[in-house]
Amino acid sequence: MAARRNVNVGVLGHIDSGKTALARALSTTASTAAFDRQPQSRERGITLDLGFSCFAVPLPEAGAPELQVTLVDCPGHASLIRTIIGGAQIIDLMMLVIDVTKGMQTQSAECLVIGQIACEKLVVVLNKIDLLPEGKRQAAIDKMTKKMQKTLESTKFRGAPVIPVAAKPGGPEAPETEAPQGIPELIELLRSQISVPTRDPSGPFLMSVDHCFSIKGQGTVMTGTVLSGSISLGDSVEIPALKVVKKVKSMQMFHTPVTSAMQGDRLGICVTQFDPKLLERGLVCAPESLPTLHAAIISVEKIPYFRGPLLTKAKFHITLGHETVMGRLLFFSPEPQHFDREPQAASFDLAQEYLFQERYLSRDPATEGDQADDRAGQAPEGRCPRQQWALVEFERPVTCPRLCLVIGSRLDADIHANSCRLAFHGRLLHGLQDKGYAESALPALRVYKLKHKQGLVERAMDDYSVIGRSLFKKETNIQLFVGLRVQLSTGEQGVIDSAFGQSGKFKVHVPGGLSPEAKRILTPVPKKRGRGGPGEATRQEEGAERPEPPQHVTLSLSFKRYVFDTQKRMVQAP
Ligand SMILES: Nc1nc2c(ncn2[C@@H]2O[C@H](COP(=O)(O)OP(=O)(O)OP(=O)(O)O)[C@@H](O)[C@H]2O)c(=O)[nH]1
Ligand SMILES: [Mg+2]
Repeated sequence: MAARRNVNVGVLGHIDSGKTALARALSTTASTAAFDRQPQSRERGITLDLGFSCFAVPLPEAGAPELQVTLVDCPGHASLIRTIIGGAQIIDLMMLVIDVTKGMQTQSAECLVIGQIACEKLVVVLNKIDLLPEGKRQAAIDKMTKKMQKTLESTKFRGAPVIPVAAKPGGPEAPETEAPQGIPELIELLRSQISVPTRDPSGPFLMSVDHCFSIKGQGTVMTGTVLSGSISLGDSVEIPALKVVKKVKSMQMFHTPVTSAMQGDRLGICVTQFDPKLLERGLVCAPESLPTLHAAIISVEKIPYFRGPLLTKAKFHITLGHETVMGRLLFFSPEPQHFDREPQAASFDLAQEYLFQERYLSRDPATEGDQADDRAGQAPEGRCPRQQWALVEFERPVTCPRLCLVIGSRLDADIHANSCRLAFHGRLLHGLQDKGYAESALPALRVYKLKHKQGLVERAMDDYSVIGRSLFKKETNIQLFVGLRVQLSTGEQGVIDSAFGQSGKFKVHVPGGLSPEAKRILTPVPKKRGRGGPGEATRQEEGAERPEPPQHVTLSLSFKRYVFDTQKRMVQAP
């Protein structure tokens, strides 16, 4: 096996903060200066693709294998989100590059959000310190360091190190001989912060490919990072996006031929008779291990910095694995009695019933501006469930691993507007592979809307039945409601028995019989207009003192309607 272990360090930050300059400075410094102990392992950072470069450092422990650090230099603009989520599972540490003269900017905040979702460790790099006036440099660095520490306070990276550098002092015009500042210190810091995560060779092979090219006389090489499982020479791999299966002819790690590789390794796989132009980025996997989905059930957690609500029927950019597609959402929550139930991170229970939501229920409605008031009436007063989900329907089918990270965003939002484009994150819990999922699979998803209807009792037919009205529209098929319970305002329970006439009226059977109170209200009293002397008038005034008896008996009906029920049945609510 290779004598090196690989870790991936994401280089993220706002546009122009100096990410690429930093990646370059790190690779060069590491391969020429302090750690230049094994000449054969000192190749300059092999640039695998625009955003990938790497360098090797010895691990602190004596006799340990060398550590290969692969820098994933992310673009600062919209496509950042796709790139970084693609590599999210393999980024072991994130470097957040901040232009020290500017501080936190819109995309620095977005990067911080992605970092919290996708990785465990963070180092904040304050770049361009050469731009600070010399006399005030240290004071300005200290001030910005404090500011950054304060920003991190409310994140999972609380207490993460902040380090000042100048990746390219003097900027683009400066001569190449101008040495970067603070880079050896940064390498030392990275070395102390990086711990090689335990890698697991089990499970189906999955690799994220970031580069694909042909080598004359050899075949087509796909380079990338192994996300899960392991692979050996001669194994078959599938390129699911193209539905192509190929045999692995040869493999290389760090320019050295290998016969096997596993999770976390950076790897080049050579196959034959495959046009490299067909694949730029994407996934390669064990044959038939990745499903292609038309829709999915995902867990949802709103990103607090996202302004505005998450509404059912809204469309978002959905990034899963390596793909970004448009998806339409439908939110749902547990039933109100289960709002406090322990969240399930890695499974979805189709046996449960769920409550439809017009919008994701936010803990902090303040972030939703004016629209906070018209919250869907489905949540019990002010309570928020501990977990929520969404059904996502994709505009085109996507291929992605089970349980993969899902990020919802508004990538078309103005990048220059000072707002976070990332809206929510979650995990893919249940994929729907059938194109006809609306008929085949969705009816099994029991998401319901709770409906309440109010009507009136028009009159009593006898002691055990009444005629109701104003509950249904004239054109409603009352047959669908037959058998549902209604509650009378006088306390009795009734059951809808049949339609009555053509005008939306209906007959209700009251099994326990009408109460005397109901009978009194429903029995028509012949109206007697005051026709007399002063004595009569006095009695009427006395009557006015007594509380008015209710004039109506109302009827209320509560039922569930399952959103995905093709027959639109109504089911009694408890
Ligand atoms: N003065 C000074 N300029 C720097 C430093 N680092 C980078 N720059 C300049 O800042 C500009 C942006 O640097 P890049 O490395 O391309 O920035 P980036 O973050 O990769 O930019 P995007 O990939 O477009 O988001 C370039 O003109 C660099 O020369 C620095 O330490 N000091
Ligand atoms: Mg760049």
